[in-house]
Amino acid sequence: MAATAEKKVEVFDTEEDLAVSLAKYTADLSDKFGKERGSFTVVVSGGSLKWSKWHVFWVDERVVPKDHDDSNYKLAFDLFLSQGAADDYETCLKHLVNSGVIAKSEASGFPKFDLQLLGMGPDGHVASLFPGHPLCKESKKWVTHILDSPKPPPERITFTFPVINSSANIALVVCGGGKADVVQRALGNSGKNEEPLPCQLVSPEGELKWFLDKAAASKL
Ligand SMILES: O=C1O[C@H](COP(=O)(O)O)[C@@H](O)[C@H](O)[C@H]1O
Repeated sequence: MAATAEKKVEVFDTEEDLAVSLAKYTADLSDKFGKERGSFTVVVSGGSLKWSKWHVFWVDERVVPKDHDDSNYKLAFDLFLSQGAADDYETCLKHLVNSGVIAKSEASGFPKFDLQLLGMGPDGHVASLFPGHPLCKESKKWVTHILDSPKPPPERITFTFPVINSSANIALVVCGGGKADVVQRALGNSGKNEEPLPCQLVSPEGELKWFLDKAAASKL
C-alpha cells in the first residue's frame, strides 16, 4: 500500500499564470530526473486537447449491424480499439520499463512515471476513470479499455489507478468556473460521507499538486 501523497494546492489569477507555473514545475522535474535517472517520463491527458474533434473513417464497411461478426467495425473494435489497443499500449509500456526508460515502483511493481499531468472533468473523472465505474477498482492491469464512457466518445483506453498512483509526481490541472463545485467537493470539507470521486483517489507515491485558476477555486 502506497503512503499518502504530499498534497499541495496552488491558485493562479489567470490560466496564463497557471500555464507558466506548470511549465516551470515540469521543467524543474525534467532537470531533476534527467540528472538522477538520465531520462524524464511525462504523461499528458486529453480533454481540452480537442481529441473529440478527430474524425476516423473506414475505407469500406459491410452493410450489417455494427455488432455482426462480418462487420469491419466489430473486427477493428474487438481486436484493436478495445482490447487490442489497451494490450498494445501495455506491452509497449512493459518494454520501456524493462529497458529502464520508465522507472518501476518498488512499492507496487507498476510503472513509475516521473510526472503525470492530469486534467479533471466537471464530474470529478480523471484519465477515463469515471465516478462509480467499476474500472476505478481495476487493480492488476496497467492499461484498460472502457466501452461505456459517460463522456463521449464512449470507447476509450486508459491508465488504471495503480499506474496513476505509482507516479512520482502528479499535477492535477483544473481551470474554469464549471469545475468549481467539484473542486469544492474534492478539496473542501463537505461530502465526507460520499463515495470518493476519481480525482480524490489520485494519490501518487510522491507529490500531488493541484494547479487551479481563480474560477475553479472560487468555491473553496
Ligand atoms: O475525457 C477527458 O476529460 C478529462 C478532463 O478534460 P477537460 O476538457 O474537462 O479538461 C481529461 O483530463 C482526460 O484526459 C480526458 O480523456
